[in-house]
Amino acid sequence: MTRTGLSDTIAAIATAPGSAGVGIVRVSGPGALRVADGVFRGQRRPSATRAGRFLFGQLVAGDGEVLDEGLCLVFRGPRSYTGEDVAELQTHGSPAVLTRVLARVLELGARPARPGEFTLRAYLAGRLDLAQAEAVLELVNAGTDTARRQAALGLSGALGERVGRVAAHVTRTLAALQAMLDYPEEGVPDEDRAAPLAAAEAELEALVGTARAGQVATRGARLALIGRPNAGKSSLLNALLGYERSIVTPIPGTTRDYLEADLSLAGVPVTLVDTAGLRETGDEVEAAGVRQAVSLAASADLVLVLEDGSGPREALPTEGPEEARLLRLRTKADLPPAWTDSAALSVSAVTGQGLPELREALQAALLGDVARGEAWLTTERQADAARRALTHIRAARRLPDDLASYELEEALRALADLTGRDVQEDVVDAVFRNFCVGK
Ligand SMILES: Nc1nc2c(c(=O)[nH]1)N(C=O)[C@@H](CNc1ccc(C(=O)N[C@@H](CCC(=O)O)C(=O)O)cc1)CN2
Ligand SMILES: Nc1nc2c(ncn2[C@@H]2O[C@H](COP(=O)(O)OP(=O)(O)OP(=O)(O)O)[C@@H](O)[C@H]2O)c(=O)[nH]1
Ligand SMILES: [Mg+2]
Repeated sequence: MTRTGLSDTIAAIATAPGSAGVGIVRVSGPGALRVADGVFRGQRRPSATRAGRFLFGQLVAGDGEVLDEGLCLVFRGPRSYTGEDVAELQTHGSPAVLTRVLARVLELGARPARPGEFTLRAYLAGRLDLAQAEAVLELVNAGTDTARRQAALGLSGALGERVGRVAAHVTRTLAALQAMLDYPEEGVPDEDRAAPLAAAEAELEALVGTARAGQVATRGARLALIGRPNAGKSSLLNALLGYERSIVTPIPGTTRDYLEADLSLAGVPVTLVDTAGLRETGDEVEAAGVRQAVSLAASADLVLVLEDGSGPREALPTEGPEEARLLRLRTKADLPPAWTDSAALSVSAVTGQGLPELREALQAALLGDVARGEAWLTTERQADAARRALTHIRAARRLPDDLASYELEEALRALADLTGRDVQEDVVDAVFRNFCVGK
């Protein structure tokens, strides 16, 4: 479906719904400037204007009614976002105006753009690779500065460069292996075979190690707070949020239904989930809440297990999550301690003691120690391709020279998939399905 209709001229409102200072109707394709001629009336016709200029004038309906005054920006392919002729009609940011301007543009022969179709055309014109197109989507959706930074790095091609460095090592090894097959008596010096492959593996391992941080930074993370009744889960949620979101009482079993609240933690969008205290109970409603808590913990990215530090330590009635997803907290650190455990972080929701350390521990657990200034893998598609490449490179390092070539060629193919050159149409479709109309 994506490859069809490329000769069409497409149009959409490119700005967000609602009132704003300015609004844009974007038109792209072979007929874009002719369509603009039909709706825009100024000193010059858009189709008679040099590329890169803007015109001031009026936007007019089919019956001659003036809809608004505005600008028309003229781009001529291939020097445009899509690589095609593009006209941007910039009006006052009124949904009423934009709807009428778009209607007129469609009347003049453009068809409504599908989600992501402008960026798809940029991809098909070779102006962006698939990883860059994914970065465009992430930039549009970035809710935090960390997400924005990673998306901007991706869009700049920094991820492609990182992948290119790995591919260069692999290509160099392949060339050396080929030379060895052609001139077996010469032998392959280590610096042409073992060394580049070791470098490729190390760089790829570092890249694969960014996948979790990349996913967390762009899609956010869910943090479940679990523990026995009265452990202080709701109090800690409120303390982290900075406002009273969840009901706190001295009565065990206060929270029954789970409750979610969003916050930004070190630039990561985080959803905190407060849950019912875990205990055996005859109360049907509470028991349902406990079951819910267990399943919320199972699906969370990270689980904070809270234990009251001021009373006797009791094991949880359920099995906790695996260690990698778990952070242990000793709560009520402002009270005299009844037990200690160096594996648990001491916090007090009342005095705020331990909260800065908790925020740091959360950041470390979510982002790891990946370098902030480098490009990360931000989608599961990218991470999958990188892991496949790594598997092939590791296999190549174990195999004799004559068999290693095959693995290295597979590794190169996986690296090409990562940046998205020559990928299957359904992969491309899957990427662009997530876009909004007008992007
Ligand atoms: N009004 C408006 N703002 C926007 C966009 C847009 O399309 N319209 N963008 C899009 O979403 C982003 C900017 N991205 C763009 C990327 C390339 C070209 C472009 O026309 N490139 C040509 C010409 C370069 C030049 O004149 O120097 C080229 O690269 O050949 C335009 C926008 C963000 N802001
Ligand atoms: N001194 C002190 N008391 C705390 C602290 N955190 C919670 N409490 C008290 O402990 C009691 C229970 O707190 P909650 O936050 O409701 O505990 P919970 O884990 O949400 O309990 P359930 O919803 O019943 O599972 C309340 O009386 C709180 O005021 C703390 O850090 N210090
Ligand atoms: Mg509670």
